[in-house]
Amino acid sequence: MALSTNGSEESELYHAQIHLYKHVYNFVSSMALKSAMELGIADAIHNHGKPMTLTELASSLKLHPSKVNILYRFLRLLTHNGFFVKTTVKSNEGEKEEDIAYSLTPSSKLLISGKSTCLSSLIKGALHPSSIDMWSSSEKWLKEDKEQTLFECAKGENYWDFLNRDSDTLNMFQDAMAADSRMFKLALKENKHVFEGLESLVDVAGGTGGVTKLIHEAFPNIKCTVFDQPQVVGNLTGNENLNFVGGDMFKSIPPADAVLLKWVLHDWNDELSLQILKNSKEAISHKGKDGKVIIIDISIDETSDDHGLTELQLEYDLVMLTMFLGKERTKTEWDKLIHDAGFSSYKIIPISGFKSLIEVYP
Ligand SMILES: C[S@@+](CC[C@H](N)C(=O)[O-])C[C@H]1O[C@@H](n2cnc3c(N)ncnc32)[C@H](O)[C@@H]1O
Ligand SMILES: O=C1c2ccc(O)cc2O[C@@H](O)[C@@H]1c1ccc(O)cc1
Repeated sequence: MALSTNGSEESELYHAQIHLYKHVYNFVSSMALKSAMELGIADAIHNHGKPMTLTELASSLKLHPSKVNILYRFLRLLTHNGFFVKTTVKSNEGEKEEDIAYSLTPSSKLLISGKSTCLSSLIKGALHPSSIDMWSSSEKWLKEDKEQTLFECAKGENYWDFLNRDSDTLNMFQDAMAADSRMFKLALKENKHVFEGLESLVDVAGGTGGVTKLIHEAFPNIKCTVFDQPQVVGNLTGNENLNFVGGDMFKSIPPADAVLLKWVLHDWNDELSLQILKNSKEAISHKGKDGKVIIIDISIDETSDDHGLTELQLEYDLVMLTMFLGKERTKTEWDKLIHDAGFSSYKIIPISGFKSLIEVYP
């Protein structure tokens, strides 16, 4: 390579190297976050009630004294990544000496256990070895002529069967979904009009009812049904207006004024999503033009200038592809799917940063 006089070629090369290395080592940031969650760093700082020094934190976490400096190195990366902030505190009352102390940021507050906004179970499930290990089979998967997920290629069974094999794995998944659903509270407050006037609603593939419980709280008069696989809802009990029903959404869906599909259609390819939407249309058919389907999922806007947000949406797309042969859809893909299912119109309302609420009308 010729040497340039202004160094721009070298500069481009070094930038390219940094860009590439950054993507190679992104997993370290994910794993450091997982370690912070497992150690309970956010809980320790939260319970302390004020910024916490490294020594206080190490002692509260019951780390071996030889690991204090290692904790510092984790905190340094996590602080750089926006999970903690460093402040200074007086070492001793009345003395001049100062110590570094750590406090929480809005992102690490999402790791405080017991709070309705705690997302620790999502980190636990999404970064579980079962979701990560499969990636070592990606070359084999891409070169073989078999219509199966990367997960199945790596593990020999599909993800739904894997989930249903033991209750710990199923609970881990359902806990993660319920945690994500609790975050819907704010979006519900801002979009009350979507649910006003409904007499009944069925939350299809609604898991353990995370979203429905919020809707039931805000609209106690709506007759809510959480519809999911019998092994998910079989042991759950509700009340007069909150009901759990087991069944198969590919066969039929209980009738209601509105069908809710949160984080469901992205698990399935277009053919199976079309089947779910057609069954949803049938479930609201008794309401004529007054029924509706409410979809909560990602709608990718490839023209968005929010690079980080689009990156997250495209990452989710690959997770859905590799685990379920599902997909995150662009606005154009939603338009086609909704019209192919026989609906006449729809409205996309962006909610919670990276997801959208799509109101679909017959
Ligand atoms: C990604 S989770 C979404 C759960 C919930 N909607 C939420 O957002 O928290 C997908 C759900 O689909 C359910 N599911 C899968 N196949 C189903 C079927 N054939 N009929 C009904 N539910 C099904 C799973 O049990 C799981 O709870
Ligand atoms: O975040 C996860 C997710 C979200 C929505 C969905 O429909 C499926 C999902 O599966 C994974 O992509 C990921 C997850 C995997 C396992 C687990 O226990 C929790 C989350």
